[in-house]
Parts: sequence; C-alpha cells; structure tokens
Amino acid sequence: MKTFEGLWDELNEIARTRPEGSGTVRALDAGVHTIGKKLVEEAAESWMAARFEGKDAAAEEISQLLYHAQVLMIASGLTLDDVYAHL
Ligand SMILES: N=c1c2ncn([C@@H]3O[C@H](COP(=O)(O)OP(=O)(O)OP(=O)(O)O)[C@@H](O)[C@H]3O)c2ncn1[C@@H]1O[C@H](COP(=O)(O)O)[C@@H](O)[C@H]1O
Repeated sequence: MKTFEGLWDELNEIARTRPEGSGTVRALDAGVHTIGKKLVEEAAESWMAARFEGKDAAAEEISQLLYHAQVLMIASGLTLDDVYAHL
C-alpha cells in the first residue's frame, strides 16, 4: 500500500525526471496558482464526501487532497521537514 512518504518520494522523482504523460508534471508546469485552486477543490470535495457520502468516498477524496498538497509543496520548494516543523 502506498504511504504519504512513498507518494512524496514518487512525486519528487517525477518532478526530477519529468516522464511523458505525467499529470504531476502538467500540474507543476501549471504552477502554484492552479495547483492551489485544485487543492481547494479537493478540500471542498473531502468536506462534502465526509458530510454526505460516507467513509469510502471521504477516504478517496482525502487521498486526492493529500496528493495535491504534496504537489503544492513541491511547486513551492518545500520539504517534508519544512512542514513537519510546524506539526
Ligand atoms: N494519487 C494521485 C492523485 N490523486 C489525485 N490526482 C489527480 O487529481 C485528479 C482528481 O480530480 P477529480 O477526481 O476531482 O476529477 P477531475 O476534476 O475530473 O480531475 P481533473 O480533470 O481536474 O484532472 C485526478 O484526475 C488526478 O489528476 C492524482 N494524480 C496522481 N496520483 C498519483 O501520483 C503518482 C504520479 O501520477 P502521474 O504524475 O499522473 O504519473 C501516481 O502514483 C498516481 O497514482
């Protein structure tokens, strides 16, 4: 099963190697503004899923929220430690 840290390593490798057809590369090229809008959209979908759609839907939406949060971190030049320092 993929973990938060495993996805983080995968996305950083994708950002470094820029494989053809990667949605992550497309998102990074679109920039922080566009990634941020997607993050807000996924946050709203997570809220709605948790409120109205049950655990499975909420888990799926939250996984997408975490993905977009990681993409925003990479686009912003942040490391996991930069964020963990505030937990
Ligand atoms: N975990 C994710 C992941 N979660 C969410 N997403 C993106 O977020 C979108 C979710 O959007 P919605 O469900 O809201 O659907 P949508 O609004 O129709 O999506 P868009 O049209 O806005 O893309 C998906 O279409 C993906 O583009 C993800 N994209 C990639 N990953 C993982 O990231 C890794 C790298 O992916 P690639 O860069 O695509 O190779 C792989 O392990 C993937 O499984």
